[in-house]
Amino acid sequence: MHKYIVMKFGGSTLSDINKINNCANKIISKFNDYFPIVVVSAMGDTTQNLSNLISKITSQPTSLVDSANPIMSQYNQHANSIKSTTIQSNIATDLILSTGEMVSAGMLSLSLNAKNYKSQPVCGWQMPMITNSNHGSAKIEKLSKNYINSLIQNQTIPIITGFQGVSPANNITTLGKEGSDLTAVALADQFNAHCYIYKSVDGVFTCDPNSNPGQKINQLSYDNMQIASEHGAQVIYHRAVKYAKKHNVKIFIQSAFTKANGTTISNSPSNQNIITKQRAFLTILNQNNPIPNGHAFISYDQKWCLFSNQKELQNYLEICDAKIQNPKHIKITLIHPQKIIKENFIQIAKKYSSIYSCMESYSWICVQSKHVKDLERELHIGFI
Ligand SMILES: Nc1ncnc2c1ncn2[C@@H]1O[C@H](COP(=O)(O)OP(=O)(O)O)[C@@H](O)[C@H]1O
Ligand SMILES: N[C@@H](CC(=O)OP(=O)(O)O)C(=O)O
Repeated sequence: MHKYIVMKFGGSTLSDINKINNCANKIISKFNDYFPIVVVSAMGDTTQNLSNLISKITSQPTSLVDSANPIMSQYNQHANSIKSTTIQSNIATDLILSTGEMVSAGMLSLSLNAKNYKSQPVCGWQMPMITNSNHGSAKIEKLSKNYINSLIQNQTIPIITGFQGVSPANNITTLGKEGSDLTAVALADQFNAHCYIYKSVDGVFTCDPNSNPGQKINQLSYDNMQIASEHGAQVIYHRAVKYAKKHNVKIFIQSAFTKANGTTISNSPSNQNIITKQRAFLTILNQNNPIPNGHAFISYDQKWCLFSNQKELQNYLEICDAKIQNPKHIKITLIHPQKIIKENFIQIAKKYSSIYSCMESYSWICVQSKHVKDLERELHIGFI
């Protein structure tokens, strides 16, 4: 039986006062069984807004870029130029970016105190969580338990700012976009606890549930989750999964708002794949789904076609006399002479989305503009 539970609340679960009170109730609901050690992210879009503010004063990119991600950074022109920013700008940037978590830690503490549960906000530097000086994607070097233990002994629930550490030079560092997950996993490791990550979604799905209907995955291996995170699934920070695997920390991804069981991430093998938006995404074409310029669409059950911009697609739809089958799905019969069989479609989908599953439910993939040329070539050379 574990004595502690680490509970991490993401930005979308803390975006207003009602939601903050809801998180406080969630913490209280665990209190009889475990002592909660809580990690918070910044309220709503706060970190992104801070990042936008920073970019108004400096032409250098801010450190809210996943430069620690080996895959995504290839696609991010900003990631490389970070190296050229001065150390002073990086220190200032991390100080600004880290403030969002302090507000939510304070607010959630106030909410618990108002409900007669003793609670106190704790900053990364207060624990302290010592990191290296790699501002923007700092690596945790040492996490001291003493300060948290002293609060626990006093029956005070610690609400710890995620994402935030302190360098040996005594400057605030940040752990990278979505870095609060890493704070939570590192604390779970230190306190021999399971790590609960609360989100606005019911768990990890076979594809982004806010873009396409997919199935919730009950059980995922660290490896499967890490691949999906590295390829752009936003559910959990890839470095948090790597850390959890190394230290054997069990992660539960659950909704902060429903009682759904969620997804367990552990070392049990799984072969479940997740579609991410790295190179391609599955799409249902409808009026609410704006189509970015230069994307290509292919369909296995019909024919394939490339459009260089949305207007071109719309013109095409008109020519095809697209019929709305139901409000969410426009069925299009393409008149393009080329046809692609399902097996080839799946092969391409696998290649372009890197990770693939539940293809049965979709008939379209959308390929990002920078990969359209490759796709076009392959459609001609490889399959047709
Ligand atoms: N495969 C996936 N499963 C679940 N959510 C996903 C997936 N891919 C992308 N997402 C997106 O990840 C987001 C993560 O949840 P959210 O609660 O918004 O994060 P945060 O922790 O920042 O508050 C959701 O908005 C969801 O649309
Ligand atoms: N607030 C930081 C850290 C973080 O982890 O956020 P979230 O848990 O909301 O993904 C960010 O936006 O990157």
